[in-house]
Amino acid sequence: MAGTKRISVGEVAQHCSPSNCWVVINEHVWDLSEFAPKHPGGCDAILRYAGQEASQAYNEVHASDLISKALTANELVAQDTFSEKAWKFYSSGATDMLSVKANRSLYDRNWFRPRLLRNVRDVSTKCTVQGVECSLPVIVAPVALAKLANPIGETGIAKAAASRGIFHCVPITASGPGEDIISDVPFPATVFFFQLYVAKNRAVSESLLRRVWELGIRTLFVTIDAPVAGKREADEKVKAQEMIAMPMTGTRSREDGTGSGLTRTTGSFIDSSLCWDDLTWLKAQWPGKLVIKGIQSVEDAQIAAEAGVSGIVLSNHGGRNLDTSPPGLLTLIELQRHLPSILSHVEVYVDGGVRRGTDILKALCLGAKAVLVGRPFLYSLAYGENGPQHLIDIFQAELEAAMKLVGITDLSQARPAFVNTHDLDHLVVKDVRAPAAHVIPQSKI
Ligand code: HEM
Ligand SMILES: Cc1cc2nc3c(=O)[nH]c(=O)nc-3n(C[C@H](O)[C@H](O)[C@H](O)COP(=O)(O)O)c2cc1C
Repeated sequence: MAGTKRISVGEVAQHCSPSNCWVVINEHVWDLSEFAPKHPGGCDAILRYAGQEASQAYNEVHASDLISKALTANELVAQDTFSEKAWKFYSSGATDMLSVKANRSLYDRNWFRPRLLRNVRDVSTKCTVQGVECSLPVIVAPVALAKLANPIGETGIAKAAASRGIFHCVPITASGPGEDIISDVPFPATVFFFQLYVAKNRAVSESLLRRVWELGIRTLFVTIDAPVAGKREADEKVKAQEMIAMPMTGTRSREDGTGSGLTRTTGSFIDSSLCWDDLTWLKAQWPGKLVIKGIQSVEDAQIAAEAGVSGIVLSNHGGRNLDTSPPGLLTLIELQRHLPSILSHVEVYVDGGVRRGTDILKALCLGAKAVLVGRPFLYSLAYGENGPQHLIDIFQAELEAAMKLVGITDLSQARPAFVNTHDLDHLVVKDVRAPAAHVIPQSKI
């Protein structure tokens, strides 16, 4: 555990409503606001203890470790172990958090259409991402400053991902230099991707890309959905106890008159003038594979595909930038409706709110090649070195079970016909301006 923070009874008592529901179970504080409506034993069984001690009610019907097993990393044990600043930085989203909530809830509105009696005794979750085999279609999303959760930070996640055979996308915003993160990991650098924000000073980005290439990393994710940092109120309101640095961006946190938002104060290096024309420059700097992260419309997906990128990530940045920007899942359904052919031309990944094996399977059935998972990996660090591994194991077990229950034994069998998206179909735009057929646009869209 990354140190335990003590929370007073009085503080717990203030979180006593359905939307803000903390309970104490066996001496740990849990924020069950999101879980209560999904509780198999009914929402009321939990809400009646909101803001209170609930150990007796819980222990009478549940094994003591059920809650940590069921909510490990998917939920909030992190909250009583992380510093308040870390917690607010990780969990916050833009303004009213509507995109954060929608990222989760849209998965819950798709229903499977299982096909049965299909001999599902042996199942494989293996697949390829950018031509390299992995054990699970889950990529660790680039998430900043993992050392705020635990001193093992990004290295802890990297080791777990590599040992379990999944990819880790190391962010430019990591708490240590890329060299430190991957040098301790006894696996080839090809299991890593690197995520770049293009800097105002292009020479700085060029030199960083050379370093990344020398490390042996061959796939670059360029994030395009953050020309400016989102307004994350929870993060802004909490002062950092100490100065926080990002070695690869060269920026540091600071208190200013507006608040102490970590992304805002450390993100000042990002070039907000970046545009599609700059892909030519980017490709000249990076001889490897290029993936664009942050696509939110079929039009931009097509522009990226025509520009010859190797992959796109449908993402609203975990709901952290533009509130009411579309969940990646909705953009995926938009692609299915308006440009399904793109799914066989570039690898399409999806992120935002993926928390269960069933979520992964739904995304794959709808055409995604893999999903990215962000916050759960940060939260899993509350359990130390074993946390990220355990999280991957849970995803593995849940995906295998979901595949068997839906009636497939290999991910290549995942098809749209296994998912009923009817409840979301009306949310997809009806008409899109037909993107140019073959031309790479030369101007900003
Ligand atoms: C505040 C107290 C409680 C907490 C925190 C809690 C938490 C949980 C958790 C974490 C799960 C597992 C969910 C999963 O696997 O996804 C669960 C399942 C369940 N809970 Fe509760 N629970 C509480 C009280 C109760 C009470 C009082 C009842 C019944 C009177 C109840 C009935 C059930 C049932 C039937 C299930 C599904 C079967 C099972 O896994 O045992 N729970 N609960
Ligand atoms: C604390 C935090 C920091 C993040 N930092 C970055 C980053 O530096 N670069 C980036 O491209 N995305 C960043 N993201 C977005 C993630 O890559 C990913 O899109 C998002 O977390 C997926 O949603 P999820 O957290 O619901 O899984 C960050 C997300 C979080 C939660």
